[in-house]
Amino acid sequence: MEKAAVLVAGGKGTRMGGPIAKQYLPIGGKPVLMHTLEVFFKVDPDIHLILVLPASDFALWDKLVLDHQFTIPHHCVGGGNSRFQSVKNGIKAIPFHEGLVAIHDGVRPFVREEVIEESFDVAQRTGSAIAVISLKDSIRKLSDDGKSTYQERQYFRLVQTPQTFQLSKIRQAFEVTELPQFTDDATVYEHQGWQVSLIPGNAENLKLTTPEDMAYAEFLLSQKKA
Ligand SMILES: Nc1ccn([C@@H]2O[C@H](COP(=O)(O)OP(=O)(O)OP(=O)(O)O)[C@@H](O)[C@H]2O)c(=O)n1
Ligand SMILES: C[C@](O)(CO)[C@H](O)COP(=O)(O)O
Repeated sequence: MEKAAVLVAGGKGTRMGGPIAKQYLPIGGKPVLMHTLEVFFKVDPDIHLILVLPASDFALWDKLVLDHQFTIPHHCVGGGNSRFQSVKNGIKAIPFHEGLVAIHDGVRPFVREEVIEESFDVAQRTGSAIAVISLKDSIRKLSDDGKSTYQERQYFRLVQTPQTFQLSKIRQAFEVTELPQFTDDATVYEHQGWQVSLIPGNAENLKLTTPEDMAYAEFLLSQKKA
């Protein structure tokens, strides 16, 4: 079965701030995206890796690849104005029709290899596999009148990536008009009336979003190497 991974990194990193977008910031001296590409390559050196970047960053990325002597084969594709559009561009660039695709945020470099492997296994059997984790904190639901109510946290999950799919199904799913609820790929898939399969993600697989996440990322990397 052919496998692809679409790593989306077409965003601006507004919440992180700073002059360089978060996907290129170094952790352990190496850009975030290189760590993410390495995990997928370790899982399967034959995987077809698609990296979605703002087209205006291609030259920057080429320079980083040279500077870091980065040799993992990958194909760069221009992103869109939203994550949905970037994923769509990435999926279009996959050079085969039948197979599986893991869609993953480029800014989640701490995804575990076992999570990726399980996502491919489950997606092959069921059509989809969405990495999720349980909540550790209590949660409350806010209402417009300023009140809040207790919620039973066992009925909720935090959604991560990878979100892995049979390629023919996710290609069909992305042939729709973008809707506000499409914050991830699972929502696009289930818009077709198909149910998604959930798999356990890993707690360290955070989405690097705000400046304090970078210090935590350095810590996670040091733990990984120890
Ligand atoms: N037009 C976009 C927007 C987002 N992404 C990617 O989707 C992932 C999750 O998005 P998020 O963390 O929100 O990234 P940004 O949009 O870059 O961040 P911000 O919202 O703070 O600007 C990131 O890897 C981001 O690069 C993308 O490929 N194309
Ligand atoms: C896809 C995602 O990372 C799953 O948690 C998330 O939905 C992206 O949301 P963002 O607000 O665009 O970061």
